[in-house]
Amino acid sequence: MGRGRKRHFSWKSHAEIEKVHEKLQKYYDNLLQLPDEEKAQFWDALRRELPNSFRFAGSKSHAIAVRNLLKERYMPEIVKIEHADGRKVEPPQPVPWYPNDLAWDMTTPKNVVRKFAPFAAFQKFLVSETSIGNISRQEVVSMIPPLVMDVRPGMTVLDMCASPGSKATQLLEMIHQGEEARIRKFLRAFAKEDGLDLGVQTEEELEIDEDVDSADDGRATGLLIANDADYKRCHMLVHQLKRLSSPNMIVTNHDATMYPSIRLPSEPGKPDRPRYIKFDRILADVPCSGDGTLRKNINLWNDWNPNSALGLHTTQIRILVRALSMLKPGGRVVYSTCSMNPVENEAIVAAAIAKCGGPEKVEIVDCSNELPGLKRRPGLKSWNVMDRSSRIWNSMQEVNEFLQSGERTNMPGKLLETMFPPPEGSAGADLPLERCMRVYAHLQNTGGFFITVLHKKEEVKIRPDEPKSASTAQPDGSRDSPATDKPSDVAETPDTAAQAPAAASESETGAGEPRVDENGDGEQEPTPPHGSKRPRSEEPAQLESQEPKKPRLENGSEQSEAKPQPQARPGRNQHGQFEEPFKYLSPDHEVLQNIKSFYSLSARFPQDRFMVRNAAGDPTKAIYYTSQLVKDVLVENEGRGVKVVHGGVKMFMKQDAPSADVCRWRIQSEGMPIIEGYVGENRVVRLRKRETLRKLLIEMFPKIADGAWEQLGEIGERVRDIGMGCLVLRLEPDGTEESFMERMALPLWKSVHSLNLMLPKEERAAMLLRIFNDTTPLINRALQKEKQAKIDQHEKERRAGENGEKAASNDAQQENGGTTAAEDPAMLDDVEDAPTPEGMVSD
Ligand SMILES: C[S@@+](CC[C@H](N)C(=O)[O-])C[C@H]1O[C@@H](n2cnc3c(N)ncnc32)[C@H](O)[C@@H]1O
Repeated sequence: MGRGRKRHFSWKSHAEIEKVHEKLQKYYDNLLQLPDEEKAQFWDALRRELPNSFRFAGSKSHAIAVRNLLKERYMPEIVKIEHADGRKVEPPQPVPWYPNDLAWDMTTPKNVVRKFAPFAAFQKFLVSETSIGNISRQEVVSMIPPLVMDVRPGMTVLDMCASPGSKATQLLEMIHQGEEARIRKFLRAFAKEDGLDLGVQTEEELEIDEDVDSADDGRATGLLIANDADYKRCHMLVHQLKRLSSPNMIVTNHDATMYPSIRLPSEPGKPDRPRYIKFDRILADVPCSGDGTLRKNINLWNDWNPNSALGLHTTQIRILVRALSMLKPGGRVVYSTCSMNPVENEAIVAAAIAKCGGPEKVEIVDCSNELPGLKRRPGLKSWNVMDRSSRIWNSMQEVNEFLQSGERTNMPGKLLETMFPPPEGSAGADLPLERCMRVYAHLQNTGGFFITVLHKKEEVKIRPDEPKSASTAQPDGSRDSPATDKPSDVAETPDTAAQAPAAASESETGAGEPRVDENGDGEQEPTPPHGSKRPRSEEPAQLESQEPKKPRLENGSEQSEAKPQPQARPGRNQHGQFEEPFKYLSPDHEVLQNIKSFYSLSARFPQDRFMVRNAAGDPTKAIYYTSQLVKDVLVENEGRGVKVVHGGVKMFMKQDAPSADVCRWRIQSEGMPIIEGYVGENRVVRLRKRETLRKLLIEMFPKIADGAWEQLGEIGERVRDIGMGCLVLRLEPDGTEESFMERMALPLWKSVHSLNLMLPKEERAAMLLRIFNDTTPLINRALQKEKQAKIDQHEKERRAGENGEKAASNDAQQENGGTTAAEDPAMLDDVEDAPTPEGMVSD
């Protein structure tokens, strides 16, 4: 932040929109049972703009390092900034209930931070770290569900409605918690034998709990399946999750109401008994009407109507029931929405528990001791339902009496018994719905959210759906049906989903546009006015029609193991997209053997988890790596209709090499953290002081030939002597330089004449800013040379024209020695995927 800049400002209030909605206010004033003095605070908060919030993402130690920058470099400047009237601006604050101060919010609006000069440095930091995934711009309330899931390393986790992926990112971080230290501890035991130098023990290594996820020599064994019904949104999800470079994650594209059972390999000697995954934890962050997001999606003040909630009710029940059926006994499902409407919240919880056999099978977990500091309100035990014409109904019985009265004006539309509180005397009447958590905008200046944690006590039987709409319901309003079905869920049979015809699907009610989050901060966008174009999210009803009809089982529910799907065009999925298959390479494959010997790769790194994405199973361009469990899932479910959109971390990329004895497979930066600890010392360069790193970051191709290596400080001699090709650059700070404390490994390519740190441009720029507080533009000398050559050529032609001479057309090209960096757009836009200039001219 430059000195002498203006540090005070004024800004305009939130967009001018009348934040009044009579029916909305009437409904919630009556329903939420807030004390009178709080009602005003509640509505005032909903009318105010939402604070800016963000979370430091990635591994804990890395996230803490980036967080410290905020605290130590940017906060001292931010606290000096003043409003025009001399008041200090409110600086960002850590969210009190989020562990390790890793989540923050600030009341200064985004556009002010973006535009007002005193925030410029902070804004640059936010943008830079967000672009590489170290900061996740996420609504504070959206961070709650993963925190109450109690995910631990080694667990299998499903996020059923995951896009754009902010919660899935949190879940994935949890699966990998402590992994780096565990691997180092494991490798340290063999360091001497393997000729590895692991340096001093880190604090994290000393804190390791031996019992946690140590089965795979310290590598994480857990699994996250992130799913979304919308194909395009699946790709947003992939983009978000890829930043964590996890080999333990796959992304699938299914309607969560009938999520397929995921097969596992049979036990040895029992090939005829297939096994299916039962998850330890499931997140059902379902599509909802989204009225908890009124502060962000201000159009909802115009568009809100009770139909959205009514229309999504059945889908929400089916998603939650499906979640409970795929859960291990003893496991947890977290159900959440950003709606305040009990029809989408407590009603769903009650209906799903009833459908799974009641509170003996599934209980609501009391979370009052979790997340101390989070202000919340208990779930509702009684509520009423607003129908499509905004009429309020207290019970299904009341609806039925109205229908039986013969009155034909002001019909309520399709209301369902499950939308109302469980009637007195029914099994669900005593459910401790107060254990559900409601977060309102005024409690701690956030959006609104609903969260419930469910614990599956024992295996459940799914009751078949009873299509009881207003027109078919029993006059007595009874909700319980005879339990005619037989046990549906054991791990050796596919899970069954509640697939009986939905009592009121979206298409029937004509309501219930699911909200979607287009802007990627984990929350949802406003619903378009009824009857307007659908949001990009697919409507579940539509999805169902795209799926082949599932065979109906005796018990009334349907088998949901996915079957091979008819495809629109050969080799393409139903969206016309080409999904390449996942083919694992044999450890004996010559390419792997070559890689192994070139990098002196330790035999302690698994050799049988490398995979390619083409039907022939040939390593042509990229080689990916996955965990064992991801491999099992991909292999076992191939051709079974499980639509996997993404899986595996890109580990090796093929590129031209400067000589025949150089391995043509370089380590890709995203695979580097996974494999670096196993690479032999012959391919390692160590760097302890930060100065040389600055040169490597700013200059794309620093020279090493003709004695230029001397400019490379402490690594100069090593890079002069080491063989060409891909190297592991180990940053091992000696602890003497502030802001250079974090261990890291980066891919470095050595060519005949130069080096190249194989990192994407954003990553380089972010490291420069983080470590050196430097915003120097990156220098690509090859590109500069090329540009200069073009200018010279142009000048020559101009002069030749002036002199009436013919210009020599290829001069500039020849001067440059053939193909140059500037000819390859990939090289300019994405350094990571680009070979070095020498690599390209195959010398
Ligand atoms: C509330 S958003 C999820 C937000 C996400 N959990 C996050 O934290 O970033 C709901 C998502 O559900 C998806 N969706 C809607 N209907 C679905 C269905 N039947 N099955 C699976 N996903 C569905 C939408 O595409 C949308 O991405």
